[in-house]
Amino acid sequence: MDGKQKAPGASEAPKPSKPPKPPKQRNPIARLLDFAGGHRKLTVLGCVLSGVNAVLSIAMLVCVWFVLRDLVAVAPNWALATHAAAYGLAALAFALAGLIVYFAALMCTHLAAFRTATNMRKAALAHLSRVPLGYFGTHSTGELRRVIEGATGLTEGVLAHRFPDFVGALVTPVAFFVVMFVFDWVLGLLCLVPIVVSALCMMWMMAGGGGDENTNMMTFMKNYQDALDRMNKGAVEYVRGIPVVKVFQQTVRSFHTFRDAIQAYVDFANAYVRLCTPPQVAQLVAINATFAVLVPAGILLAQSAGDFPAFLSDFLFYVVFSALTTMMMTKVMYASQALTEAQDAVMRLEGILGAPLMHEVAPDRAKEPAGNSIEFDHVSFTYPTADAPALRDVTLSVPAGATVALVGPSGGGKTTAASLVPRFWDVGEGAVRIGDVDVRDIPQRALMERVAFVFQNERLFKQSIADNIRAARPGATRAEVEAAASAAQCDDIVAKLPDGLDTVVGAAGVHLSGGERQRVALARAILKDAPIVVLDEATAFADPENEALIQRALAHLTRGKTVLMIAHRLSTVVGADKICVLADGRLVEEGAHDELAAAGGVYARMWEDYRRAAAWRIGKAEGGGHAA
Ligand SMILES: Nc1ncnc2c1ncn2[C@@H]1O[C@H](COP(=O)(O)OP(=O)(O)OP(=O)(O)O)[C@@H](O)[C@H]1O
Repeated sequence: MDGKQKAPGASEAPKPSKPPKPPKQRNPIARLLDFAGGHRKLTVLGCVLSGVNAVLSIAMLVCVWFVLRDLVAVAPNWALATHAAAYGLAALAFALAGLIVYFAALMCTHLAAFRTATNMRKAALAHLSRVPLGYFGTHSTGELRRVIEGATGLTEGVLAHRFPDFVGALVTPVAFFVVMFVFDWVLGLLCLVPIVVSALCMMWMMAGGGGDENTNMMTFMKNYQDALDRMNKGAVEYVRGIPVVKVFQQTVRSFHTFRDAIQAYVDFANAYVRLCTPPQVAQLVAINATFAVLVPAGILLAQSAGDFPAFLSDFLFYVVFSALTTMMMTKVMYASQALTEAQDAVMRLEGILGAPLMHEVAPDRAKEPAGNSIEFDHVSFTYPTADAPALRDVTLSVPAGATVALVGPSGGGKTTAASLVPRFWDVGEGAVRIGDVDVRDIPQRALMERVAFVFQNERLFKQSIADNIRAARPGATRAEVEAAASAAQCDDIVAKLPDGLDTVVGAAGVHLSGGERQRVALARAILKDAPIVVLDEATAFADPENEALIQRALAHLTRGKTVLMIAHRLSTVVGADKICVLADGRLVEEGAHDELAAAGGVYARMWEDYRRAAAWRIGKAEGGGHAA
């Protein structure tokens, strides 16, 4: 048992796949567009069209200005303004064309955004379907859902709206300045000053005020999102723990993690405001200072202007339309923020996509188990998030058709050992074999068909009881489902429900107790009729009536099967073919009950404690509270 020899066959067994090497840091937009696939072109087209729309809008404004200039030049003899009508029509045509082009741009970006978000969801779900089942024990479904929904929701917003708006907002000032320089380069240059100052302020903001690597906006956003996540998790824990808080008359302050998470979030939010305020204020002041630059300059230039009415109409054009650039620069600022958020969302999604995959054997290397025995061969295992191994060099065997019980102190490694058989996790060292074949060499589907497992707190779907049972074998007939329910002692549950087996679990007023849920889960396992059963015997907390029913259901489920059972109460293991005692991740004893009870080791002490506890209960019942 203590020998440290290399497990036979372990060298051939493929190692679980390692997380992929972190890819070279790429532009977040490029990473987003990777998910767009063939629809990437639509995003590009949408952005180009948004840019075209910006140019058309400027052309329309220029035409409007031409109309005004013509009218001012001939005032009050309007009839002399011969070009005004043509410019007016041109303005209308540009406006219409702009509308159509913008509509087409949004169509393209929306189509691409929906497709990208769908592909992101698909990629995440496809990846999650291939990670080891144990991954879901350490990553709650709520957390995963939040990351996926958050990332895809943000992506939709960014690609459908912010991205084309960003391009349009960038093209507008550029086109505008071209026009301004063509008409009057001095005024054009003056309009450019606040824009350049504003752009510099924006760069200052993105660099986190100081440009330091640790305070740049991206790092800051990540830390901020982490703080938000911690606070959300703390809130969920708090809500879950409200009954305990109430019973023990505690306050929110007793939830240190939640309180600390809130404090950390507040600190980050304050730091965020402190970090962004100076550059943002400077940026807004600069962008709105166009008039402060233009008006004094206009007064100076007016004095040297030959044709004052012509100068005035030109000047008005610059004053009125430079406000448009201000608006566009503000849009650019908000769009950049959205891009930073999207980048963070993509990084979080990539966190899921980077989770190590469970290795699936290649079809040509797949092997068929020769029988239904289970063997642990020098197995060691450490949880991905833990430092110390949960199992150390464990070697044990369950012959085909035998029942082996895993017992031992809490935290000894029983659940971990059981979860390696259906490959919730893959071993770190050694091998788990079924019918002499490494479980990693058995195709996942074949393994799942061979092993049924029932763990504590089995979840039921919000479906009818019949469908919950049928989940084990979707092709099962109604009669087979009824027989499984009956064998799992579910008759009393079915009888009291309004629609019998067709009652939807979790629907209004339909709640099953823990023991009842476990019996439905057992019916599911009975229907599956797999030759190997791995189960967590969890009747410890059931009431006596439920316990008797569960024991009967278990007897039915395990008849003629190879059984690896985690036993919490020693009364259930007395009849097992073999008892394996796990303590601190090691197999410390194994043998039949009588042997171990007489050996004076860990099991003998546990058995003695168990007998004393049972006797105490009887004594208390009969003797008014005295230990027997
Ligand atoms: N998901 C996990 N991540 C990290 N460590 C874990 C995880 N699950 C269990 N462990 C650790 O692995 C060790 C073995 O735990 P395991 O649940 O297998 O013990 P157990 O014998 O089944 O305990 P119990 O009888 O209380 O259910 C413990 O130290 C536990 O803290």
